[in-house]
Amino acid sequence: MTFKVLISDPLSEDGIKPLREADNIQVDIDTGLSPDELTEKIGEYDALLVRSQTKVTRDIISQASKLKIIGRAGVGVDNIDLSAATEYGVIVVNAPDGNTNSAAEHTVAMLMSLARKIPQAFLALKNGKWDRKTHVGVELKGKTLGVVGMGRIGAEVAARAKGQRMNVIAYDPFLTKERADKLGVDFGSVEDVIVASDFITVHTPLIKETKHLINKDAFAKMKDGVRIINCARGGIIDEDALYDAIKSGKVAGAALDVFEEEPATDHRLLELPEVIATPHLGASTVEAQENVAIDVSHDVVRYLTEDVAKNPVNLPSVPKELMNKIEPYFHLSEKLGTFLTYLIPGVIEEINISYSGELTELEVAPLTRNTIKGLLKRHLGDHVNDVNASYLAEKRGIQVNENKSSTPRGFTNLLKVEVKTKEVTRSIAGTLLNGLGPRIVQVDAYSVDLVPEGDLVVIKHNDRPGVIGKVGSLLAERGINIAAMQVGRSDVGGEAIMILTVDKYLEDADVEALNEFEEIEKLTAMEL
Ligand SMILES: NC(=O)C1=CN([C@@H]2O[C@H](COP(=O)(O)OP(=O)(O)OC[C@H]3O[C@@H](n4cnc5c(N)ncnc54)[C@H](O)[C@@H]3O)[C@@H](O)[C@H]2O)C=CC1
Ligand SMILES: O=C(O)C(=O)COP(=O)(O)O
Repeated sequence: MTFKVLISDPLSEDGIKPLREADNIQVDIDTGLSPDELTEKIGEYDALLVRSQTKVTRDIISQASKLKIIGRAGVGVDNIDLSAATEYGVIVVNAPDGNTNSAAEHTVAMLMSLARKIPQAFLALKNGKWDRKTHVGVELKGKTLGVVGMGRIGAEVAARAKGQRMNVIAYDPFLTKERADKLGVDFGSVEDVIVASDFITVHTPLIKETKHLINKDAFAKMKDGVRIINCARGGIIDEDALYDAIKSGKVAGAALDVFEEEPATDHRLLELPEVIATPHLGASTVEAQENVAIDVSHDVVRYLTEDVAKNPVNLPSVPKELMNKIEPYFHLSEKLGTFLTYLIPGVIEEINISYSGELTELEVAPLTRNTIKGLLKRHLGDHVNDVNASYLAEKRGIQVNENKSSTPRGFTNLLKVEVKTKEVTRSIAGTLLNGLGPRIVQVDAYSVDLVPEGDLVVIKHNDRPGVIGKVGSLLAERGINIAAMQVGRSDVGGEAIMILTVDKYLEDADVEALNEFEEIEKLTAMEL
């Protein structure tokens, strides 16, 4: 099978080597597509690779019937509709580390250019003006830099600012005193940072909480003559409020690499002499572009061929060490879910998944997602996957509970799944037998020993002599071979269960014929 990958923004050719070198991947590069053109084209592709230009909207994702993965060769994913991607089961991966250094260096370049008015002076000189009066700057030494967002880039900028003998004060909801001390910076609330700083630089993602984080009220609290730098995302700073604050003289200057609407060629902020700007160049270095393209290409290859990704954005990442430990349980967890779908009539209201034994020591969320996938896939179709399984369950109002409990005797690990509908509660449990693989060991109250594979027939019947023989003979008459059989009963002569592994899926006529036996209460044919 060949996977088709579309690259719709300019990516480093050296960086996409992992894609070019993969045997089963065809790479198409088509940059500058209009939204309509991309919508029309996307249906053919298994993967889409973008930077910040391509807006991957819900409309585009909804037309992407084959799409499995969107790779963002960079950090910010605000150009991708993550909810839509999750809903449609499309994983989004980014390259969080590859451009940190370049973005930090660009921020420092902007900070220094802003302080010394280098772009303005250069422009004047280009226009033949040797003007040494207008372009008097300020020193950085001894000034305070406020950093809002001390993640990867914020921390790198802070370290470089200290090299310029600046004092640094930072705010980040995850910045602890210990970390601040280690980085040699002061820390406080956003307000503390805003009030204390001569220069303010923002390094947060653009999310609901950070939209217009630096607004009219914030500018009012700042020092007179403050200078602002935004090399993160347009929209973190309210551009209208910034314009007014520059016009009023409150803000002495601003250095902007990003804008609320890009490209921003015709922006009123660009008319102000106090504003210097670059066209979103923070990550535009040879090194950063190669790094991010390599990282994201590797993840696309990995996901398309092995179903694992290192940097997922809309799915918690599973460390390799944990993956190695839980991987053997994947087959079991999905099959337990699928098995139960055959046993329950009606609408699932609650799923209880309990883990015992060795499993209690592991992070089991990936197995829970996989079990839910098994429970939903038979009815909702193949688009159900690990990315959207929990979302789809939640959307259907299904309550999912996960717990860890002590292991029943005889098992070193046990995974039990109980499903409740308005009418019934059914349960099933499975284990991983050392060297023998997955086994279903319990169906409701009955103990069994069953390989969760192939065509099965589950028969609830009354425990009377001859039933097993009658079923066996009827199937033999119809040319259906029984490969394995399990029987269990509550008590002698009471309710009993028979599970057959057969070589061929039972047709409706076979099921009807078996149902003629009065001892049979319920018969379910299933395909695992
Ligand atoms: N101009 C450019 O070309 C580039 C821009 N960027 C942008 O830079 C930004 C930061 O990137 P990284 O440092 O790699 O991300 P990161 O995830 O390492 O850091 C972001 C930090 O912001 C913090 N944060 C979240 N909400 C906050 C709030 N309300 N107030 C204060 N802090 C908050 C987070 O806790 C986190 O520590 C992103 O928006 C990214 O898109 C990144 C690379 C290049
Ligand atoms: O990585 C990021 O968040 C960036 O903003 C870089 O954007 P770009 O890939 O250069 O369009």
